[in-house]
Amino acid sequence: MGQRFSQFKTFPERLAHSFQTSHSMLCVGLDPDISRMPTGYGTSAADIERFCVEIVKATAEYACAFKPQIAYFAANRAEGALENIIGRIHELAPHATVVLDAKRGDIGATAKQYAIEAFDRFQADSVTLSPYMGHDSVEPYHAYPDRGLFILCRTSNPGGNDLQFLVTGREEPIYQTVAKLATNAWNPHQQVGLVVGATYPDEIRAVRRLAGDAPLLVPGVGAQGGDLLNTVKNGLCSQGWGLLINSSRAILYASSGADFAQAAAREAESTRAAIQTAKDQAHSG
Ligand SMILES: O=C(O)c1cc(=O)[nH]c(=O)n1[C@@H]1O[C@H](COP(=O)(O)O)[C@@H](O)[C@H]1O
Repeated sequence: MGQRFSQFKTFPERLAHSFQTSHSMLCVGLDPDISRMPTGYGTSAADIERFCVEIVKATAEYACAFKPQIAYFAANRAEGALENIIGRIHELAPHATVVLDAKRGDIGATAKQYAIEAFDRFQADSVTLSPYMGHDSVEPYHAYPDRGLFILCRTSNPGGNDLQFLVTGREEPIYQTVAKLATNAWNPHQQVGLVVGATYPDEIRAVRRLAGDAPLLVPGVGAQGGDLLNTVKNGLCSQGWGLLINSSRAILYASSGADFAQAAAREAESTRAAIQTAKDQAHSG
């Protein structure tokens, strides 16, 4: 981010710029799986970088955000490629918010290092975090008040039920306690958003009620079969935005042939259009 968004002092301002410039709530996920590289690409860090940059070029005009998932890079000794890719996103899609999907969470001293990793090393605009270790595991990120923190709340996977639905002493499921704590007590700079899966649109409604206009990162459309229409209906903020709707595999692997970038562009364009249609329906109904 650095110079790039220096006119914006807060994360909500930066995100509003991404939404308004792109006219999109689509977040393109960068999850480069080396077993699914397209024709003409090997599995080296250089190949991963080249593949992701082609996807960024092809989809930039349809996306408000890009979300690289760090495990796909670290597993293949490609963190350097990830740094380069984020640098290229800043050049090729200067409007786009970069979400580093790292799902970090640790004691304060270690969290401080994770914050340096996300924001100084990788120059991400925002990062995903686990709430499990509580307020002091989030505090070190407040040293970067203009960056976003997306805290796992109601995740898209079936196992999310194991813990997130347990009823707390406040007589509500844990995910609702997370939504309240994260967007209030853990949020002195209004930089906190929540992760809520498109596979659970009823919970998106509940979270939106509890979280005011906080941005929601919503994975689970596309490959996980989430419900786009109800996600949008239930999740829009009072400004009519507020959702980063992520799709990774459905876009990245729309084709495994030499036309993968064109196929990715078509998939991104149609996902953005489907989001817009859902938004229009939400406003009319
Ligand atoms: O934090 C996330 O991004 C995340 C949270 C969640 O609840 N579910 C979820 O799928 N994700 C991530 O979102 C992406 C979903 O990828 P696709 O299912 O291929 O669109 C992956 O990078 C997941 O790690």
